[in-house]
Amino acid sequence: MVLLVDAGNSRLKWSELDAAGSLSAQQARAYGERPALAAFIDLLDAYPAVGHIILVHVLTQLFADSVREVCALRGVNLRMVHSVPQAYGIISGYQNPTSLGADRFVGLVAARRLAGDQPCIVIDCGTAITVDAVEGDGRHLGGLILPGLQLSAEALIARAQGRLSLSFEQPGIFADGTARAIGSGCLFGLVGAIEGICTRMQLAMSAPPLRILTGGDAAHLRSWLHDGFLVQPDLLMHGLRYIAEQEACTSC
Ligand SMILES: Nc1ncnc2c1ncn2[C@@H]1O[C@H](COP(=O)(O)OP(=O)(O)OP(=O)(O)O)[C@@H](O)[C@H]1O
Ligand SMILES: CC(C)(CO)[C@@H](O)C(=O)NCCC(=O)O
Ligand SMILES: [K+]
Repeated sequence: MVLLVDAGNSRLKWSELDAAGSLSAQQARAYGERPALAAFIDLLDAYPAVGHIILVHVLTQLFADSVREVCALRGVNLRMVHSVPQAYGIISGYQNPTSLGADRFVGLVAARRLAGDQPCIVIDCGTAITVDAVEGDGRHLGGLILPGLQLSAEALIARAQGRLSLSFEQPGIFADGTARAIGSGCLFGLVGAIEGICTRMQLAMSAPPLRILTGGDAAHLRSWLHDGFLVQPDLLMHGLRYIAEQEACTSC
């Protein structure tokens, strides 16, 4: 069995890929106060029979080195996915392609598979929100990075030295208290930002793009966005599956 794993800044996500190429439902675990490596080791403990792991991460070199070490000790074959100038149908739009987040690269790979020849905008609503445009021929035009929903609100509260509070309950444009004013302000701010960025990107694209939302806050943000956004919570798992298939390791 192959495990597909995405280690972000806040959460570990994973799916099982069986020999027939089917994906199990994506699961997620927040790191909380623990290091990301502890969550990864818990995952290995939960799947003692796993032979192969395809991993995309946005964490440190130390995390990557430690993951390599634990996988080697347990006899798990590890494939770490990196951003490259061109692969799996994507041509990076970055001047320095290896500096593009590997999660963004995998999201673009998956979006290309989903959209056929249609251009796409991938909006990954995680700790950060990333918005990336890709043409139907696989040319990544580039993209933007914003602080995510939770992080924007937490950063404000932290800077206010604990005087402020936060609530995402019952968002409203005329909030009647501090906690809802901050939660709703960050929410509607990001909804407007996503719509505005997409509108600007679309003007510079060859055809109307498929707009795909993913990440931990995708469903929440979708409920306030205009129509025309497709939520695909496990988009990266589909990208990792395609990469696994291309490297023919589903049966190993
Ligand atoms: N149960 C949960 N625990 C923690 N965060 C959650 C949960 N459910 C939704 N979220 C939201 O999901 C966000 C994290 O999403 P996601 O897992 O996609 O990010 P990530 O991959 O860790 O981050 P990034 O890719 O930006 O490094 C959090 O900021 C939070 O707002
Ligand atoms: C922006 C994040 C944190 C989103 O997960 C990640 O893709 C990352 O660390 N990227 C590296 C910087 C870049 O993509 O330009
Ligand atoms: K992510």
